[in-house]
Amino acid sequence: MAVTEQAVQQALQQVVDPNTGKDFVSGKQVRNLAIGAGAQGSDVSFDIELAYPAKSQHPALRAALIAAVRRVEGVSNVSVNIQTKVVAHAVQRGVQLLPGVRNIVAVASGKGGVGKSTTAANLALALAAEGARVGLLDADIYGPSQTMMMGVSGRPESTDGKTMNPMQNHGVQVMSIGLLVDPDQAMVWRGPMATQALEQMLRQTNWNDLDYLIVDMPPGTGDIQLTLSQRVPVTGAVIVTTPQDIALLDAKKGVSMFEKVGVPILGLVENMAVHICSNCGHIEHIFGVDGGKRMAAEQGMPYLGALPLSMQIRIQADSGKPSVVADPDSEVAGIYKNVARQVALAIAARNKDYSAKFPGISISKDT
Ligand SMILES: Nc1ncnc2c1ncn2[C@@H]1O[C@H](COP(=O)(O)OP(=O)(O)OP(=O)(O)O)[C@@H](O)[C@H]1O
Repeated sequence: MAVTEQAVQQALQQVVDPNTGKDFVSGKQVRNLAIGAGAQGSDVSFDIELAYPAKSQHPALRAALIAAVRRVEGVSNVSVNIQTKVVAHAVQRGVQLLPGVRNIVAVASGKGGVGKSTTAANLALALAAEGARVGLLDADIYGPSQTMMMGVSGRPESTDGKTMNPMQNHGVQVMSIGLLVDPDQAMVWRGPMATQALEQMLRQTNWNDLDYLIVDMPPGTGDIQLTLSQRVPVTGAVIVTTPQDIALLDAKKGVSMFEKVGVPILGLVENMAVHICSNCGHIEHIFGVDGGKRMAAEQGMPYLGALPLSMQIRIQADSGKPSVVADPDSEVAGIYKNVARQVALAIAARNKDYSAKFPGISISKDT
């Protein structure tokens, strides 16, 4: 009996994407389905297009898809090609996307020193490890630390005298205010000067074909942060907090700042949630219990995960190899990867950006 396309589609409909809970046929993710005569029956080949990076899940996914299609009578060989295509999603009204950047994720915190930069670096690296094209912009003028965390130094090159090429390490394109000015000089910038410098850095960097640009925002919710969240085309924001009341209060201010300018919150990361003694393994809730989880629930936003207060996280970040690259199979790296997956899925679920599809309107003066 000849194998029909319909039979294959029906078989594929039984395979549910564990990340989205939907099957690939209803999601219109099956492409280039071909059925040909093989040596012992029909050979089937097709592509699956994911909207988020998931390299580590490809083997299990491929096995499930092949097993499902093999159950169709008459099928012999099955070959599957899994690809990811991240598209641009909608940003604030009236703000234009950046060339070479499909989605910008702002990583923000109300309070300083809560681990925003460490989270931003590990998030960028986790997305890159899953196969995405990723950039990291260090916009933290008060304490640019991405040069150290990502292990980059020197001056960015410019071939045309107008734009700069980002640095690259661990597979991520990096630009930091720390590469351009003496950090002590940046600290004293007043509002308008700081926002101008940050916007220039964002727009004059030759970002090369990025699925995601992670922006490590300056801590706080003042004028600089507000202006940036209005002008930078942001797909969504990730809020980092520690569980103590004061940090949570500031994190709430961060949430309302983004909501005010129409940037969706992708979720909350709770950092330094518990301390695990490196000698005896005793667990202590130094900054309180479940503060972040409660806040996420109260504000109706996703809780992306909790990182422990861990000496390894600090040592690895400070040595230019954040946990996701220093120890990719560790529990901590697993938590960061899980955060990254949820961020990518939340972005994939958002409305696409169609602005590029509309023709430009030009108004000419009739003489
Ligand atoms: N979970 C953690 N466990 C232990 N140390 C951590 C953890 N997260 C961050 N750190 C350390 O805490 C310090 C501050 O972290 P980080 O620079 O990421 O914070 P930040 O919120 O970006 O600060 P800033 O307000 O200066 O931008 C760093 O030395 C970092 O290595």
